[in-house]
Amino acid sequence: MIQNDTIIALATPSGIGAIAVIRLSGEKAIDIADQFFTSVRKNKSLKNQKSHSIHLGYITDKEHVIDEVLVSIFKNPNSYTGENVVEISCHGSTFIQQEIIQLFLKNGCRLADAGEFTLRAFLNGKMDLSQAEAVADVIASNSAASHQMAMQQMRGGITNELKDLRTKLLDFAALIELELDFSGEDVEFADRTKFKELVAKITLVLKRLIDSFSVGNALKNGIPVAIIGEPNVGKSTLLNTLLNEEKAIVSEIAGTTRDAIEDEIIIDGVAFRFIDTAGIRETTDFVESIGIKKAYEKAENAQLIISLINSEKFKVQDSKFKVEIEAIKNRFQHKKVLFIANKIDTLTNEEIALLQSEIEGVMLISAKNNTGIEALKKELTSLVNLGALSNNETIVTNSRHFEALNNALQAIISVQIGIDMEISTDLFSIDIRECLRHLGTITGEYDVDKDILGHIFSNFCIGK
Ligand SMILES: Nc1nc2c(c(=O)[nH]1)N(C=O)[C@@H](CNc1ccc(C(=O)N[C@@H](CCC(=O)O)C(=O)O)cc1)CN2
Ligand SMILES: Nc1nc2c(ncn2[C@@H]2O[C@H](COP(=O)(O)OP(=O)(O)OP(=O)(O)O)[C@@H](O)[C@H]2O)c(=O)[nH]1
Ligand SMILES: [Mg+2]
Repeated sequence: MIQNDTIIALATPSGIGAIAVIRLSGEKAIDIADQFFTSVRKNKSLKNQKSHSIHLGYITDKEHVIDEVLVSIFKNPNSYTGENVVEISCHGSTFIQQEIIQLFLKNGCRLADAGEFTLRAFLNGKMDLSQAEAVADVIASNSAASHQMAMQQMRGGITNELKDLRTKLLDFAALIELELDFSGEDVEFADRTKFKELVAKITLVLKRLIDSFSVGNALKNGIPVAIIGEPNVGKSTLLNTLLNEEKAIVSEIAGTTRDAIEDEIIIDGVAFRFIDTAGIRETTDFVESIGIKKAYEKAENAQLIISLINSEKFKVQDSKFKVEIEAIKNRFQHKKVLFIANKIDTLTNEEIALLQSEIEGVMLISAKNNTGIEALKKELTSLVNLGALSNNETIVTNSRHFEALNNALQAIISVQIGIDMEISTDLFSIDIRECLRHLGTITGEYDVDKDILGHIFSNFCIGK
């Protein structure tokens, strides 16, 4: 499926660099490049060079030398896109980059769309759709965790996981459909016991992959951690200390933070997104009350909650604290809530001991003095379930894959029900086909209409 137009784009970031790489792909890529390339070796043309070879020379436009460059040649089908590919490494001046690109645009190339090189790699069978999608994730990865998951997927993660099971299911589908041709003769080509085993195995694998999505999605986008508490407990101070940046306004005035403020940091290879919220209290201020409502929403949507307690106000006799802690526990029953006492620098050792005995498992920090912050970070990473990650299991991070897996699971469950109820074969053979079709959408073997492809690749950067 070689496209006949030749596309060009800058592969390196736009701007000045030591070297910039301009990439061409298409049937005529080598021919076009050759017209404007003069080798340092006499009479050397790019056309009859070996694939994966590099050549030093000049890019010239009618006697005018634009730059001294290195040109790499990749020959169809042995290239990233599977087409003829030329990479020009020029000096990284934006002027030179533009001159070279313009020269080729005037001479038979067209500017590549976002993701078009990778789209071509997919269309030419160099990778399946889920691997092509992972290329964008690899480029976007900003933590060890998101990088590991993206690399896993780019190297065929889900596809490999399901390949064997899909082939077996396909074999059964064929046998079962063959039985339909002999209906009335009561033959069974497909061994029912083995078939049941396969269906159970597929169900298990699909469930595991589906379950991995909540972790995968959080690790990819940063695990949301909401910081909540009454006004003035030091929520914004804690955010700033964690980020190591004066991101949020801090003041001794209660009710300083109105809108939620968030940013991401990487702790131990995992991205966490901390969300500072408005202090929670009874208020008649309209804007503040909106902020408080938002604080609850943020906590509701977060994966972890840091509930800050003001040590300054702590009086052991005061049962208010315990009531508040119970209220928060009740409100967020299904969330992991960390109760953390801030401003411990204002307490005596005796008061600290009392605080610890009164509030079970409380962590102690001073956001202002950076005390207890390392322990807090450790606690946060320990709360994230990294089991799948450390076992190098496939983790689903892409919502399109997640949806396809869910659909496949529904179909295989129907197959299971069909077998158990001994319904007629023709009915569950439809469900088998459904399951195969949904799995096929992940790799792009089925249902890859232009709209879906356009949507997927438009999220890429130009030049990829
Ligand atoms: N300069 C450069 N660096 C790059 C890329 C690129 O396209 N150009 N890549 C782009 O993302 C990544 C590397 N991926 C690549 C994958 C396949 C082939 C390739 O030429 N494949 C051939 C030949 C393999 C072989 O040597 O046998 C093939 O698959 O047939 C090149 C790059 C990252 N670094
Ligand atoms: N002594 C002490 N003071 C602190 C500590 N952390 C914060 N503060 C002070 O407490 C006051 C309130 O801090 P903020 O971070 O603005 O509190 P907040 O929870 O964001 O308050 P609102 O935005 O109003 O809800 C400021 O004067 C901070 O300097 C701490 O660990 N020790
Ligand atoms: Mg604040």
